[in-house]
Amino acid sequence: MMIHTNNYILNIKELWDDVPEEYLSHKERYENAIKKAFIVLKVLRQLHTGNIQITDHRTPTNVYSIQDGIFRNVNPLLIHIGLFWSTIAAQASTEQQAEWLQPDSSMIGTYVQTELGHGSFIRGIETTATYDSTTDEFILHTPRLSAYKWWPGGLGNTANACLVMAQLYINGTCHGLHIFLAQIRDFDTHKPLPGIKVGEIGPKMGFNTADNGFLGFDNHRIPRTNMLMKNVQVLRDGTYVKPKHDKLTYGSMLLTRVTLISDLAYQLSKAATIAVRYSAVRRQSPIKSNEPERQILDFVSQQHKLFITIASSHVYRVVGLWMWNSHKRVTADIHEGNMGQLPELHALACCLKAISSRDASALVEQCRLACGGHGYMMASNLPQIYAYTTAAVTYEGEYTVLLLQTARYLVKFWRLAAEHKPLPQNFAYFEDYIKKNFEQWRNSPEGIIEGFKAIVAGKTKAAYDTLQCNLRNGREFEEAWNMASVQLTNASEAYARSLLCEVFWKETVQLSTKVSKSLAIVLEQLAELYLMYWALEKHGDLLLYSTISRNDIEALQSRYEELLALIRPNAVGLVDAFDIRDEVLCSTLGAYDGRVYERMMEEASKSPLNEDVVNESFHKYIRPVTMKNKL
Ligand SMILES: CCCCCCCCCCCCCCCCCCCCCCCCCC(=O)SCCNC(=O)CCNC(=O)[C@H](O)C(C)(C)COP(=O)(O)OP(=O)(O)OC[C@H]1O[C@@H](n2cnc3c(N)ncnc32)[C@H](O)[C@@H]1OP(=O)(O)O
Ligand SMILES: Cc1cc2nc3c(=O)[nH]c(=O)nc-3n(C[C@H](O)[C@H](O)[C@H](O)COP(=O)(O)OP(=O)(O)OC[C@H]3O[C@@H](n4cnc5c(N)ncnc54)[C@H](O)[C@@H]3O)c2cc1C
Repeated sequence: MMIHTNNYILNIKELWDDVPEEYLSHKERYENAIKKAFIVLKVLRQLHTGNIQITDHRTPTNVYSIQDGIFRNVNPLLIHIGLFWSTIAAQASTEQQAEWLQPDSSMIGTYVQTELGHGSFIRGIETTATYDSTTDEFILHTPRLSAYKWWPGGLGNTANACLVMAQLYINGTCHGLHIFLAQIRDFDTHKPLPGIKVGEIGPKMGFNTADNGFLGFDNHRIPRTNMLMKNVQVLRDGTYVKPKHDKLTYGSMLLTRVTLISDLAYQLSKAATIAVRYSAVRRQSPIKSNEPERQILDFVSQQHKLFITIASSHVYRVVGLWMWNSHKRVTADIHEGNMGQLPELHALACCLKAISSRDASALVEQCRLACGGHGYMMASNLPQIYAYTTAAVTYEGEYTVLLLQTARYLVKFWRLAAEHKPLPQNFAYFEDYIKKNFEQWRNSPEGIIEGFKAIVAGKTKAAYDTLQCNLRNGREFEEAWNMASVQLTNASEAYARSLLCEVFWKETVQLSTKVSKSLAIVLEQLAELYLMYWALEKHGDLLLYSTISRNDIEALQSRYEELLALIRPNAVGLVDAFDIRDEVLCSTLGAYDGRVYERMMEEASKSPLNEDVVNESFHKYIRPVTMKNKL
């Protein structure tokens, strides 16, 4: 069957709510979401098997973005589709993949790593998988309360199988963390298997339809062949065959960190669409007293809040794709046995995931604030986008923890520079900084990129010097590192910003040669705006570490304000170009037709509190008090 993705999915009536989700109970929300999840899964399976084919130019990404509107919250199968299958595809042997990756598989899975007691420090995970050579099985066990798995999406009620991260023991020797496939519920009755304690963890700030769960194992046995064995093996006699790199087991986290950058770009484009369209409709006070009230988008301070959100969405889209291509390249190398590029990819993914999630949540919140009181309404959809986005600062590697991973990488190169050893080309600027080969400041995108590199060098140097000073004062390395950790994270943050600026500018300049002249001008304005915005935000750092002067900063400020004025006429066009349908945007403030007040009133009329003219609570609680007072 040939389908048009949008029309096909939008016409499935059961996918769209009559009652807004906010009015449902926790349980009803889940049940509503799971009903929809399986309708969507069926469509995805049909796409996969070729039973249906997309006739429009879009890809599965389109299905992904449409589902954002269908669920408003989160698809309970997000981890099943996004992490469970991809981990099997990346970490299971060819034979295991042939057995498990069947399109009609009964398995609904999740990725089970975090425990009550440990999330960031995964070496501290306490769940054990002990090999029993007499039966050729692993015994999965939860030794204590802190070892209970806690958080995995879809684990609470939906999943009947999972990939478990556990400490592998063979003949009393611990070989560290490995991934195991375990069935946890009966495929037919869905009852937990003997030795499995599983449930849902309760309401959260967002992700409330994701049925995040807990899980404990009581000496639960699985076949030896259920350990994911592409990179590492346990043989029948208990022989342990080591992986080529001991962090290959962490590959799913790396991949998800990379894909998240694009997801966050998409969340930013939704928030920008809502806030910019609303700002074009909303009028509040004249600018000159004798004029009519102006669109709030005409206030330059409003443009300052919003245009950076549009630009950042483009940044993360471009950088997300750039990282995706790097990931593909490095994975191909790893298949050939070459691990050389893995540390760099990990370092980039860590700081870019950290900064993209932090930027995205701050900018979504900025968009909400830019919509005044109406942005606070759930019907604006901005609170839900914020709750979804801010979770990404924590999951898949907490912000600070990831920045500290990148800092290890920076410090290594600084050490080489300090010892005058050869550096890779992309860190040659460390040497320039040490030799005080400072370029004369240029108030241009290229100049700003150089300036940001000087900040990275200056901050890495400061952190490194502190580290060395702590060591000289007799501290052990780990303690010295902890004492320098604020400066180390600052250096990583600066590194991420310099990468974002450089990649975005270079890719935009390249893209500009391939599109119409008028489009190229707008794209370059957006890229320049991004660089100017951050140069002004970080002008203190630029003063400290580059050759910028006060006059240069004033000139940057003027150019920035000029760019706001240049972008203003295209602002609505730019968010329309994100091409997000009303059904996906789910916002009274951001719909394409601009009927903001009408939609707000229509949504308010859905409130159950408007069902009765006089709510029964009046008779029960209010009247007895107010009437008594009157007497
Ligand atoms: C969907 C529909 C689709 C439709 C289809 C269409 C699709 C189309 C899609 C299109 C749109 C896109 C949509 C996408 C949607 C996605 C949405 C997803 C939502 C997700 C929802 C939520 C998911 C949430 C899931 C989770 O949250 S799951 C849990 C995550 N948990 C963490 O992330 C723990 C963090 N902690 C650590 O990662 C470790 O703990 C620790 C800190 C590294 C220390 O690790 P440790 O072992 O202690 O290491 P150290 O000893 O410190 O050594 C450190 C040494 O190792 C090295 N190294 C550490 N790592 C690694 C590594 N990887 N690789 C290489 N090396 C590494 C390091 O360079 C250092 O090297 P050195 O400097 O020594 O040379
Ligand atoms: C919505 C959501 C969905 C999730 N889904 C899943 C899932 O599907 N599967 C799964 O396995 N897990 C999942 N998680 C868990 C998630 O991966 C962890 O919460 C995350 O990795 C952070 O770990 P933590 O909660 O233990 O935080 P902690 O590590 O306890 O962090 C608390 C604080 O301590 C600081 N800190 C910790 N270690 C250090 C350090 N070494 N140096 C400096 N500071 C440090 C952190 O910066 C932070 O400020 C999910 C979490 C959320 C919120």
